[in-house]
Amino acid sequence: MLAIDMKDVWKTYKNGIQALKGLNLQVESGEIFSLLGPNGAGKTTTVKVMSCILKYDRGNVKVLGKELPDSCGEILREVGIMPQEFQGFTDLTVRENLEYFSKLYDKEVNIDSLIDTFELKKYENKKLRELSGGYKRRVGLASALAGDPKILFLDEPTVGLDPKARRSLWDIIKGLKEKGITVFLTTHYLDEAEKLSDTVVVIYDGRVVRRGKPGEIIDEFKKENLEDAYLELLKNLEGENNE
Ligand SMILES: Nc1ncnc2c1ncn2[C@@H]1O[C@H](COP(=O)(O)OP(=O)(O)OP(=O)(O)O)[C@@H](O)[C@H]1O
Repeated sequence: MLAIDMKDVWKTYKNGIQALKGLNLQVESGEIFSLLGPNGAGKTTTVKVMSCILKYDRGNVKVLGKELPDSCGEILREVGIMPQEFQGFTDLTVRENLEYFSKLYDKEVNIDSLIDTFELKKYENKKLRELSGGYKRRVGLASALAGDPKILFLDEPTVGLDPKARRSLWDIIKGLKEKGITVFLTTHYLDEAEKLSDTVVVIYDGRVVRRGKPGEIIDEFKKENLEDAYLELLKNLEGENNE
């Protein structure tokens, strides 16, 4: 079953910039999916459209089988979003933040189990502003899960984390997949996309230019890793654009 199905989606901002130009994108339920592309390719716009934050002009978007924007009310209860700059409520404790987010969704979520999963026990009564960046990220991810979502959107989840914190967040993300949650990542870290993703899509100038398993894209460009394959793909596209 498809968790997300976008067909021929177009979006032009008020300033005239065409951010999406007939985007087609399918995400299978229960997979870890990474959306890649250079700055300005349209990744954030895509995520905003599929998470009901932004209206699109043309095309068709279905999330969990329901058409947007008509089903946005319903869909918003089924998705969790961790924005790049998660702040939370800095004067509330970790536990209070999680309680607040779970109440927002009006779902019965076991806060203790979230605190355990994210190894936050030591910090549960500390105010968010007292935490390091890495632990704030953990709270961000835990907050996005406080509504027991079927789909989780993670925008650059590991920016600024030390290598150990990154790895531990990767393990948490893999654990979410095992629980059946569809994880949609945007990242500029190609090693992260390579290690975590079942499917990778590259967008460029508002359109999908590659889709596949990380290994398939690496093989296509006869490279050792996804980053080298991705850079080769971009080089080819930039060459085509300059012709
Ligand atoms: N609110 C906005 N108003 C006008 N133009 C916008 C707006 N948001 C994005 N754009 C433009 O739309 C295009 C796509 O932007 P978007 O933020 O979706 O790209 P991105 O792939 O997420 O980039 P990055 O990797 O830098 O975050 C860019 O040309 C950007 O300047």
